Amino acid sequence: MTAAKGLSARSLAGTAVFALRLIWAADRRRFTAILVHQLFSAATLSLVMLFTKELLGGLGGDGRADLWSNLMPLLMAAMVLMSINGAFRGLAQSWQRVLAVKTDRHILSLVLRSTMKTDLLTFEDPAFYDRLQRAVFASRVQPITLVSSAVAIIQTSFSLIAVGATFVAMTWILLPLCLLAPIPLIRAAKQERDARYGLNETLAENRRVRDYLERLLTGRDEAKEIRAFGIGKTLFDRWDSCYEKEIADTTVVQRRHAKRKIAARLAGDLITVAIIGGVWLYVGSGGIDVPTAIAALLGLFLLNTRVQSITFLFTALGDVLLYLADLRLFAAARPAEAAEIPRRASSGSLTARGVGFRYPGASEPTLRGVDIDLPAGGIVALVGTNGSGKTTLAKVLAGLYPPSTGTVSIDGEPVLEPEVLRDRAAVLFQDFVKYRLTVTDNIEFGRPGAEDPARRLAEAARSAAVDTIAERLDHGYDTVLGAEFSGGTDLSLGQWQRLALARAFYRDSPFVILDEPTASLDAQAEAELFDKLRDLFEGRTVLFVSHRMSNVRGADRIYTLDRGRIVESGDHESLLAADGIYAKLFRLQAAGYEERVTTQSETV
Ligand SMILES: Nc1ncnc2c1ncn2[C@@H]1O[C@H](COP(=O)(O)OP(=O)(O)OP(=O)(O)O)[C@@H](O)[C@H]1O
Repeated sequence: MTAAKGLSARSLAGTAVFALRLIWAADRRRFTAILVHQLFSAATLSLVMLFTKELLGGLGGDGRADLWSNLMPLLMAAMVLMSINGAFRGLAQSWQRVLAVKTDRHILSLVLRSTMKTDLLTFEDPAFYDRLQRAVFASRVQPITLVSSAVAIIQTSFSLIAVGATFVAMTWILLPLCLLAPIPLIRAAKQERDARYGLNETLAENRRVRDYLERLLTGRDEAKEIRAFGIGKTLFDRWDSCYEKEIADTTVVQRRHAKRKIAARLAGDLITVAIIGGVWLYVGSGGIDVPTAIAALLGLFLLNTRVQSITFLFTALGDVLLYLADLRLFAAARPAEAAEIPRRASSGSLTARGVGFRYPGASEPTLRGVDIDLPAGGIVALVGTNGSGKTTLAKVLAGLYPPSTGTVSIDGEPVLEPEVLRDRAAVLFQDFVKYRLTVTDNIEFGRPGAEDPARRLAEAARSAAVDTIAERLDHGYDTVLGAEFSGGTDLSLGQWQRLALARAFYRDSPFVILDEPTASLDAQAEAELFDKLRDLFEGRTVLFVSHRMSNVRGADRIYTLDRGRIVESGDHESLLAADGIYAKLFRLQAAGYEERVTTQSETV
């Protein structure tokens, strides 16, 4: 769902209120101070008009005493207000800047909080990325414009009211005429706002590709492969053509708009000339006196310059409001904060019955009618060819994806809240995250806020053999693992994998799901881990995914997944005897090893 191009006046108004609330929530004190300052400015404007009228009236009349007695208090009041106004202007600018930063933080935290609450499945939806991108854009670029435009618009509104009230006090008949002049410019600004939003919508995908290419070209991890394959220029050319498209589309929209703006400007000026003519005639017919007419025209001039100066801000604010409408949708679409996780006895068995799963937008389900039993304290292996659905099933069992059909149960009790599964499971992903933070952070992220973190950290590090890695680092567990940060360093892929494993140990949960936990480990480390798996995870229920059949043979039970279905299960011996997919995969790998060993011994 997107904020429609032609956002209705009602929802635009709702978003404007939302915007003001955001600023208000960011910093009430400064916002109020800025409002008071704008009130002063508007009052000063009003007094200048009254002063002009009185001055002219006094000069034209015959009583100088009247001039003094009427003019002086007004002059003094105007001077006092102008002085206060001047003194506060500098302050108001600094308030405005601080307010912009605070609004920035407030809006971005809204986006981040909403994103944090978003379930993993939603991340598979491209429409979500579009929404997220627009919401992030709203939060990144817009707050400063939001604050300055809102302030300018409030200022103009106050001026309008002040000048309007002064008009009414002098001669009400000129008021509608005065309101007519800025209409063409405001209309043109609205058209530009819609055109720009439309343009941003069309270019969203193009920008995402461009951003991705920028990340590739500047990323540290990608730098080696880009150089090794020499694809820098290819990627750069693609990035450049994305920009070419953006420039071409922007030029078309801006050209069209420039013509509209010139026409609107001429129309506005024509109306102003007509108003001057009207006032002239009105004075001629004796409707108003000359001082009132001059003061009114001065007011018209003051108002016009303000309105003209804010039409560009109005366009910008229009943009902001449209993006904020996206932010509003994005923030509103998130589910409420997860409820307290009901505590139950730990450990136990984990079972899946008739579990099916389909990715959003996919034509075929990835999992179909999966039945799987992880007995309490047992070690279960999941095997299958690439793309058979192993990782997907692991994510369903870990409570990261809700099954489309079927149920997952703990100790025979169906789990209705995925948070329960997430809380009970420690998952080591195939593509685990390398946190470019300290060694301690990388391990303690396994369970933030856990009790006795020092003991847990030491045990987890020992179990995953990270202690020997940390000892060799300059700052031990406090070493930052990011060569791009000062004092930082990097680890080998296998060392990173051990660190991710330590994170799983640190979590200390009843269910452990390991997706290819040794893919980057050397043969010795891998053998050690699988030899000790039972001891290391004693009392835990373990599911591990592996392509290395030699690791799998020791599992209590092995399941073979094929195109989303469990096609066989049993222990190593029974599966070999069944002579199915498992037996075929096992013999293929075993033959590969025997052949290599034979060739090597012949060579020797
Ligand atoms: N986000 C996604 N959207 C649509 N389809 C997906 C998505 N992620 C995975 N798939 C599809 O689901 C199927 C199973 O993927 P999965 O990663 O679970 O396989 P796997 O058995 O773990 O494979 P591998 O052994 O290569 O790790 C694949 O056909 C894949 O294309």
